[in-house]
Amino acid sequence: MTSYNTVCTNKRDIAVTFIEQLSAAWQTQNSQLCIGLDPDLAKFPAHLQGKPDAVLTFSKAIIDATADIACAFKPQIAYFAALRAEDQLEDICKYLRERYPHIPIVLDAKRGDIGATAEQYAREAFERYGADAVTVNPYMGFDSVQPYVERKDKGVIVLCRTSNAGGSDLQFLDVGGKPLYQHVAHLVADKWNTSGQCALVVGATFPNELAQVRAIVGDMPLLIPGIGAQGGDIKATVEAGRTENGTGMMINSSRAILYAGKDQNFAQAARQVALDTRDAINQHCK
Ligand SMILES: O=C(O)c1cc(=O)[nH]c(=O)n1[C@@H]1O[C@H](COP(=O)(O)O)[C@@H](O)[C@H]1O
Repeated sequence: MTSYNTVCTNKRDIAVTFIEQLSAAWQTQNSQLCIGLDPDLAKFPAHLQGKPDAVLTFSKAIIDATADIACAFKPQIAYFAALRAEDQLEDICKYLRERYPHIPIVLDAKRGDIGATAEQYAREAFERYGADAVTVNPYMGFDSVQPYVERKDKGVIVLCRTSNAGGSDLQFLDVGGKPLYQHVAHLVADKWNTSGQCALVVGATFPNELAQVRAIVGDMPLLIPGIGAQGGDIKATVEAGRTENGTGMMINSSRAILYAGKDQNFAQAARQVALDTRDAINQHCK
């Protein structure tokens, strides 16, 4: 297939931490679009169906077609685990690290467990897969997040106000006069972020809450899923989520990009949707 990218020869050690890497990617890629890698065999084009390495082939094609317009790639671990394709996820992460070292890998795992177990999950994310950042669930408190923040070079992206409707069941509960999601935002910004490596997940489906979180956390990066297949409005999302200098966001889209095309040209179709999405985001950043 067509390669849309020149291979970056700069090594990751130029940008040492996840936050530095992300900030550099916002500039060099001119993008705040995070592309989610959520492989679903049923949605793959026919010519890849039944192939043993279909997940790897599909993912590499999407990556090569979009790597010049993405600020991050976010593989969702459940999609790989359900297919017994963790080895292909390892290969995808290796491919990203070697070929596109300037683009951060966000492993979407939403882990949360007691400290000793969290240590193993952290090793899985950072050593097995070589991720630059991982999504974590704050529900079990700081000791469950500590093994991740101990890796000061890595990003720790804490669920705050998730994009799903059911998120309101807990995240809107009143905690000392404010909703729980705002409490989480304060907790992370004021206490957990001692090494400046934290970020928060806030859904694009809730721009009002997104604006509230931005007001609480200043320039902290936000991972913002919910545009594309979930219907979040890009203009409202960007206006609510951008920092004063117009950055600060990893706005994620997965299915709308991955499955834009259904035939041999699926990667080109994905690129076109990704380009349109990146441009729509940029249009409202200033
Ligand atoms: O942490 C996430 O990435 C996440 C948080 C959230 O609140 N909502 C949400 O949709 N996600 C993830 O973002 C991706 C959204 O996929 P699409 O709806 O296909 O764009 C999926 O991998 C979700 O698991």
